[in-house]
Amino acid sequence: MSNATPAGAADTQDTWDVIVIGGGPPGEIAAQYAIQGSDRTAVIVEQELVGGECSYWACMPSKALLRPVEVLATARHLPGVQSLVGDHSLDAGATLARRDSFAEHDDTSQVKWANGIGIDVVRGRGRLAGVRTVAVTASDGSVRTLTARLAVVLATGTTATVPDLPGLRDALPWTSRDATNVHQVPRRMAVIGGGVVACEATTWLRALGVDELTVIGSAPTLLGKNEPFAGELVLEAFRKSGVTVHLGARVDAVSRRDPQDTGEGNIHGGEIEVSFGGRSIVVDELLVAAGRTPGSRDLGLDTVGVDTSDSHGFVTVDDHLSVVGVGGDWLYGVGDLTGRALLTHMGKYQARIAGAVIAARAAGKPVDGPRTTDRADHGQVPQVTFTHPQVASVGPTEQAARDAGIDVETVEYDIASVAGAALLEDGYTGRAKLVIDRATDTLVGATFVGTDIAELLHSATVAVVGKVSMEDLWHAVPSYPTVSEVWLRLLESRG
Ligand SMILES: Cc1cc2nc3c(=O)[nH]c(=O)nc-3n(C[C@H](O)[C@H](O)[C@H](O)COP(=O)(O)OP(=O)(O)OC[C@H]3O[C@@H](n4cnc5c(N)ncnc54)[C@H](O)[C@@H]3O)c2cc1C
Ligand SMILES: NC(=O)c1ccc[n+]([C@@H]2O[C@H](COP(=O)([O-])OP(=O)(O)OC[C@H]3O[C@@H](n4cnc5c(N)ncnc54)[C@H](O)[C@@H]3O)[C@@H](O)[C@H]2O)c1
Repeated sequence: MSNATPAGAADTQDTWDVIVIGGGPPGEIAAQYAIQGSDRTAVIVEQELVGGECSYWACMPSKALLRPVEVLATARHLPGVQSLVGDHSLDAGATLARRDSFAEHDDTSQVKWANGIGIDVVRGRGRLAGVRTVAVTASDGSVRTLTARLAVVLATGTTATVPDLPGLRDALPWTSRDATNVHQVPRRMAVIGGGVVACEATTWLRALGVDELTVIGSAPTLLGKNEPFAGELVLEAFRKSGVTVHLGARVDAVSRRDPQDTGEGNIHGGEIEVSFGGRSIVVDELLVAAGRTPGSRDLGLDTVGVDTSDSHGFVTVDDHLSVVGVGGDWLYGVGDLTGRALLTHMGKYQARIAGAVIAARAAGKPVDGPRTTDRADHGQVPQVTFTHPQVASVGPTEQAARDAGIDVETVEYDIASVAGAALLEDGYTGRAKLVIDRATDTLVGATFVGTDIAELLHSATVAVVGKVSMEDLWHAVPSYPTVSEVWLRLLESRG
């Protein structure tokens, strides 16, 4: 940690224009956009590390772990390289070392960045204590009261949910923090969940050498928020790699011999028995990847009349990122805490808008312009799941579009038939799907599944956000021989 202003220091200021509680990427960006190009002041209140979950325990370490998995899998299917790789598995030591280099638990550079653009940092746990007022409890227990002249931004994110199942919490299971910061690779593991965290973690844990790996998901498919074929292709890949998957399964009970808090990423004690659907398995570690709990508890929301009981603890905001139900335009929410889209890039997008709204309101300007109104959270959210194959999507699935009352037409194509994909690796497996609004003849959703398709997604995002007509897409000529030629094949299949 750097020498940011310690909460409780008597000689520090207590009033800023903008106070942000939570220093993840959305909190940082909200502060930046609220003050840039002005003499306004801002402070970030952070209880742990500036940079948040994404930098140290989520996006960065997980993607650093997954990149070697992707490269090795491709090399195994690429004559000329295949023989060099042979049967070798991942070099776990080097992979973990590279992961560490991306997610060192030190926020010196982040604090330096903040201070460099005029943002102060106060260490401690922030809590609303009335209108424009934040009480900060430092690690020594001292409490300091800060006042905001203009705005308070709530950016406290989420933490891993550990369901209240018999024996589960007592077993001290791994959460995503342990999985991304894995130090000891267990021989036998079970993963509870079938969403993005479960699927990505299964991918790297298996590659790092977990010998017996069992996924237990309560939903009927993996990656249930995506098109069904995405979960099916990932399931097929898991099974091929020796992972056992049980879907539509509910864990009944967990019991662990000698649970011990041995620290993040280490095995937390003795063997664990996991009982589900009338059977039981014994593993050395258990990862819980069953969703996220918003950081709204004990945030003092009651002191300003905000009740989150109807929104599962998420803080509801409007399209200017103002907290709904709070008068005076002073309280904002960004990032995971809002429940809009639990993704770093979407949190940062919201933060750019919130910051711009705060700046506009401070200058007495209107806030109904394009940079001060959130559009993308309404059906234009892009996401890449870095499994092997990768799953990339933007906009609603066919089913979600139908549920929203859109008269949709769909078109699908086997990406393996595209020359650019066949050149990437032998035996390429992949699929693409477009969801088209018949009424406007524009693209509303797209999904690509396959090796190395992450970078393809932005083309679809631009088309969806720009409401590009399907006819105009005929004139967006993809280069030969790239995977992007799937766009042409999709258009041709549609006729
Ligand atoms: C394993 C994993 C992998 C992921 N990978 C990706 C990915 O590849 N791409 C992607 O887009 N998203 C990914 N996500 C999601 C992404 O991590 C979140 O969307 C993002 O971190 C949200 O940012 P946030 O600032 O809203 O919340 P957080 O990152 O949770 O940050 C909140 C911050 O607020 C602080 N805080 C909380 N309460 C208080 C308080 N009372 N006072 C002071 N400080 C407080 C916390 O210490 C924390 O620093 C992943 C998530 C997980 C779990
Ligand atoms: N690459 C990325 O963009 C990325 C990576 C990781 C996480 N994230 C984000 O983080 C958020 C959290 O991810 P997540 O996977 O924890 O949540 P999720 O909501 O995506 O998935 C949770 C899964 O757990 C299952 N589940 C819940 N309770 C269960 C139980 N008791 N037993 C068995 N299964 C159970 C659900 O059916 C679901 O499949 C997501 O919104 C995701 O977008 C993004």
